[in-house]
Amino acid sequence: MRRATLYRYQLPLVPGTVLRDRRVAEREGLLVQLRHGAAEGWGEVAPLPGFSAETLAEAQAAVQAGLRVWQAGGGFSGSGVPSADWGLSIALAELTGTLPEAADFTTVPLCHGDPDALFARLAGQPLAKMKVGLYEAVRDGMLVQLLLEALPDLHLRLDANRSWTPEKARQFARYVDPALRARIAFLEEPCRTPQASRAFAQESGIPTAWDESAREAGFRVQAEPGVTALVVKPMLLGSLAQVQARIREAQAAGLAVVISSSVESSLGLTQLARLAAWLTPGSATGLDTLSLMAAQLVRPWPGSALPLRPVADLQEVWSC
Ligand SMILES: O=C(O)CCC(=O)C1=CC=C[C@@H](O)[C@@H]1C(=O)O
Ligand SMILES: [Mg+2]
Repeated sequence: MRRATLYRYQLPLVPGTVLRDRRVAEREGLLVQLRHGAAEGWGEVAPLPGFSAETLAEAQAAVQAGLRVWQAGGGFSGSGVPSADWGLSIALAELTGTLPEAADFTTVPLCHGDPDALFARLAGQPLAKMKVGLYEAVRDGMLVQLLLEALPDLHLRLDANRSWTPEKARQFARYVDPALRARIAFLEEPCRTPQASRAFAQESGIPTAWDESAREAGFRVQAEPGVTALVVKPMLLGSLAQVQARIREAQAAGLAVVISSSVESSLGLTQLARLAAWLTPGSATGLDTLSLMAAQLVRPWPGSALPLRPVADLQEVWSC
């Protein structure tokens, strides 16, 4: 007998959390629980406001339609709603044992805050990710220069979320010594258009990684000068099969693939750590977003001191 249950969650985010120019106070989503005989599988469905095209209500409707088909003995057929397809397909992969248990919990620290706190946090780290583009480009360039100069073992991943005009990007680069730029592993989406980002990468020697561009219609994974990596956020992309296909294409084109968070709960993040160990071994993940939350959900992330909310605390919203 097949059974499916949907739970709704709300997790407070630390005050001041900003996602694409907006302050966000809490993260909302659904957990899917599938049961078939003694087997169980979980998945998370949590469209990310400002990044996902669908609302949570639309995702819930798509998941329920998929679950009704599955419960009646059918297979998984994608709905085209990325968060619904990801959550349902990963729950099925867990149920059937397709998603291996082994996980890679070492992730690249995501850094915010004032420069002094950053120095203390990054001393001894080989690799860290820093947001740029939130303040003046010149300030970002000076901070990157300071960090790379002061911490000679540090490499950086940067992310501008498409904030810069070509001129702003040049202002940033002007403040980073050409000799230090080799320690910038990549800069995600420096400019407002992919064409401008490509041109900036070639002009500055700072490699680009695609994130937002990879979710646009017409995007093709390909080897191109100045582009070194592809960021994959499964919650924004779609089913496990779509995620696997995207990773395979990128690897075949010689791009590094970084499995990255869409600010999932600890349950979703631990599944992404398992996905990374399975499909992108050796590529450091971008999953350091649990510290934005006030609690963990159902499954703990190893080493996190945040309180864990058990299934019993969740609100059941639907079952079949
Ligand atoms: O990729 C990482 O290292 C962490 C996740 C991360 O940076 C992001 C997650 C979700 C939305 C954005 O704020 C941001 C990104 O743009 O990649
Ligand atoms: Mg990004």
